[in-house]
Amino acid sequence: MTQGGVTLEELKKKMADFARERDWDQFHSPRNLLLALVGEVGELSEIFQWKGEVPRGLPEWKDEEKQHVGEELSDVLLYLVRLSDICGIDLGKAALRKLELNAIKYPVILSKGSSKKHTQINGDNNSDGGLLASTKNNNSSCSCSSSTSSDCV
Ligand SMILES: Nc1ccn([C@H]2C[C@H](O)[C@@H](COP(=O)(O)OP(=O)(O)OP(=O)(O)O)O2)c(=O)n1
Repeated sequence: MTQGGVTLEELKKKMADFARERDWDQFHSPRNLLLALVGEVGELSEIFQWKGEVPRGLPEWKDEEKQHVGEELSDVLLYLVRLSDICGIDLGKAALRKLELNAIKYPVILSKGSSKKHTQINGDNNSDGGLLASTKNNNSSCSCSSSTSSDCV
């Protein structure tokens, strides 16, 4: 990847090495990793708990507090990357696809300056005119009308 940057692929490999060296593959099941991920989200939330709204960039926070935020964010990311790997999901690819779906769901012209859920934009349940369902349902062998591929028969 670029100078100073890191790719999801690198993190995936490092997590796989970390687990293999410790003989921890046996513990890194989908369910265990999901629970660990949720636990770390809880630890991250704890830092912000009771502080009320805080400005972007956390300007008034001490260095050690910001470092703590970085550690908990990293735990969340690392477990997410590991969970995706163990589930056989290409996270980068899935996230790029999801961004495309989001853009269809929230067209700029309807969403600019509004935090409304897509089901409330336009006052109907299908602000994209069915485009999202057909994009999600891009399994050519599927002829059902569901918007989730898991419903395909
Ligand atoms: N079975 C495990 C245990 C830990 N880790 C890695 C991934 C996380 O980045 C980090 C989590 O370690 P801890 O469970 O010790 O959690 P914390 O680092 O948050 O420490 P603490 O809970 O003491 O704050 O270590 C892992 O991959 N698999």
